[in-house]
Amino acid sequence: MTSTENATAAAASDTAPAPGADAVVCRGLEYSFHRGRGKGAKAVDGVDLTVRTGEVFGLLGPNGAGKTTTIRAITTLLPVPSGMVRVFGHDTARRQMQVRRLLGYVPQQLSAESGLTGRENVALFARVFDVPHAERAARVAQALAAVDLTEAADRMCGTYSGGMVRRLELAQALVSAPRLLVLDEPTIGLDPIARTSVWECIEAVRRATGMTVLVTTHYMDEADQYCDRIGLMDRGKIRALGTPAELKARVREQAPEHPDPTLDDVFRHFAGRDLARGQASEGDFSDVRRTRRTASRVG
Ligand SMILES: Nc1ncnc2c1ncn2[C@@H]1O[C@H](COP(=O)(O)OP(=O)(O)OP(=O)(O)O)[C@@H](O)[C@H]1O
Repeated sequence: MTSTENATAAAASDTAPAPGADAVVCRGLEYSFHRGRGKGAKAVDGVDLTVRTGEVFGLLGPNGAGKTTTIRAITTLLPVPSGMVRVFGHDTARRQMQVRRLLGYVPQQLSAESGLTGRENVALFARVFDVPHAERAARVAQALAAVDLTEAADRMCGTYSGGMVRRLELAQALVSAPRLLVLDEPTIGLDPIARTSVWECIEAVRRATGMTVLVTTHYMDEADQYCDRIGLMDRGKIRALGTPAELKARVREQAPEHPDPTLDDVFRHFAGRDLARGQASEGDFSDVRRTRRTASRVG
């Protein structure tokens, strides 16, 4: 092997998932936002969870539950002051760059630029994520095709509907061929048809690539239909974890007054309160921007 081949092989093994490793492991994860001089309340309070390789895992909970803070720690965007997070066996505190190379992340905040075309937006991400120059055009076209935006690829993104913007953001995250796709409320504010089209894209990509998906949502029906396993989160803690069927079975056992529980009943049972539902409308680019403005405080 030449020294260049050695270096390339070393870099590849450096970012390769450890054999048999789970996609994400969090143990005792805590995070507090400082308020004034003192420490604020814990946004994340001792979270233990495992996302298995190849599954769609949903972190489900109401606004303020701590979902975004948890995934920002997993994606290395927040430090882990207490506890441990591993992504494919790599400790996020010590191997930040290796972890980042394995991830695609779609934040709640708008990440598409309205003054660029869809193709230009995805090409920008391909450059940022160091997709080799010779492969870039093909990989951008592939990512756009995966989210059904080939025809609209050369239109300004500012003319896209809300659902198309979300699918474009998926393409931006997919262009680097990540092993773990992390999506923060990917369907918030969309109508049911647009929500379904976003989920169909996620499903199709997962089937084609075997990639692991970690998604936050507060839509029970989506979690029930599309997630293999769910972590119910409330007030910084995971209140219950399992497949939708397992969680419902536990409620049936523990609360016989619910012989046929929905996930809403499951949440109420484990968290002791209702999960508020979000607003739904298809909207346009500026609606998406407005909907996600609440999340900008996290940035
Ligand atoms: N930058 C910040 N500064 C101070 N407090 C914050 C900040 N970001 C989040 N928080 C607080 O941390 C807690 C958890 O917020 P987080 O955004 O993780 O919840 P969430 O479940 O993702 O809800 P949402 O869907 O509304 O973002 C909330 O009480 C929130 O107000």
